[in-house]
Amino acid sequence: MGDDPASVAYVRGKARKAAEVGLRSTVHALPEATPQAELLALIAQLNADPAVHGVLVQLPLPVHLDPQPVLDAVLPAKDVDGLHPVSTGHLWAGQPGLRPCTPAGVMALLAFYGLPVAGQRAVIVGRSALVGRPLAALLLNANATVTLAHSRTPDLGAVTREADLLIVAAGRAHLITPDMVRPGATVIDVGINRVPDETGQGRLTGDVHPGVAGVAGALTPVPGGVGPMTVAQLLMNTVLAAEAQQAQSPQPQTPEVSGGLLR
Ligand SMILES: NC(=O)C1=CN([C@@H]2O[C@H](COP(=O)(O)OP(=O)(O)OC[C@H]3O[C@@H](n4cnc5c(N)ncnc54)[C@H](OP(=O)(O)O)[C@@H]3O)[C@@H](O)[C@H]2O)C=CC1
Ligand SMILES: Nc1nc(=O)c2c([nH]1)NC[C@@H]1CN(c3ccc(C(=O)N[C@@H](CCC(=O)O)C(=O)O)cc3)C=[N+]21
Repeated sequence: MGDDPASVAYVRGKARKAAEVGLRSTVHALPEATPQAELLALIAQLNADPAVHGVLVQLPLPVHLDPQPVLDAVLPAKDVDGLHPVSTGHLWAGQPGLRPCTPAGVMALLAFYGLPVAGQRAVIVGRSALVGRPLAALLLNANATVTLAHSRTPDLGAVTREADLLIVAAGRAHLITPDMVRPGATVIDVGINRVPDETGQGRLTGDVHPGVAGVAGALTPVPGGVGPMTVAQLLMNTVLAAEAQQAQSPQPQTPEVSGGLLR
């Protein structure tokens, strides 16, 4: 529902990639004014459909809808977004389960490039249920020392300069400037912001100022960084959920630490 630019980018990317790998996907585009009961009825119908192995409710929802009961309505076995409280509980307890796609994608990216996590000082800017919080749990499970910063953090730069591993998910274009980054640090830019450009269409840019490339040891681009990893992890979660449903095993066996994609 709605036309949030990051959400639109996600819907486009995953429909394309699902088709590419041979997963069937259906977009249910609901009018802005759809009542909550109607949305819940659709989720119940998808929960009950044996041909559907994964259900993802795009966020943000329009303001008249309360997101928590909607996310809670998704059958935990089909929770490929990893946002159901059952999935959250598994994550924080360090148990196998479906992991939120963006945090899991960040972990897979770090593993792929051989960037260390255990023993590193990780600072996350942003504490949303979608990115910051679950990423804190994954990094903690992987033995990083984790700090969560947010809009009420005084002197953000003093906190981010402590980081060996800096992950930014604030939704503020170019919030992180070169002076806020320790030389050689690994910087992961999760932000997807649409900013005005010459074409009038607007272009996508991250939460990290381009000048940080001159300071960081490694920096992910936007677009072409965490976004595609999120899509890849969603496909991975869908396969894991389908396998678990077909085996009628109670629990998808997600590999930990690597984030899932590499094993
Ligand atoms: N690449 C990808 O795959 C994905 C990208 N995104 C993008 O990542 C960004 C974050 O998304 P999401 O977590 O959903 O966003 P939310 O708006 O839900 O959360 C933003 C977080 O950043 C904090 N924040 C905002 N401004 C500042 C600031 N000036 N200084 C410090 N902290 C700040 C907020 O603090 P507080 O809690 O105090 O309000 C909040 O915790 C967005 O750009 C989004 O589009 C999101 C999901 C996936
Ligand atoms: N329930 C829910 N789960 C989410 O995980 C979720 C969500 N709602 N709402 C929106 C945000 C944002 N998000 C993106 C994922 C991938 C790209 C992506 O693939 N971006 C590409 C393509 C950009 C382009 O279109 O040019 C890139 O960055 O290179 C973008 C954004 C997931 N989110």
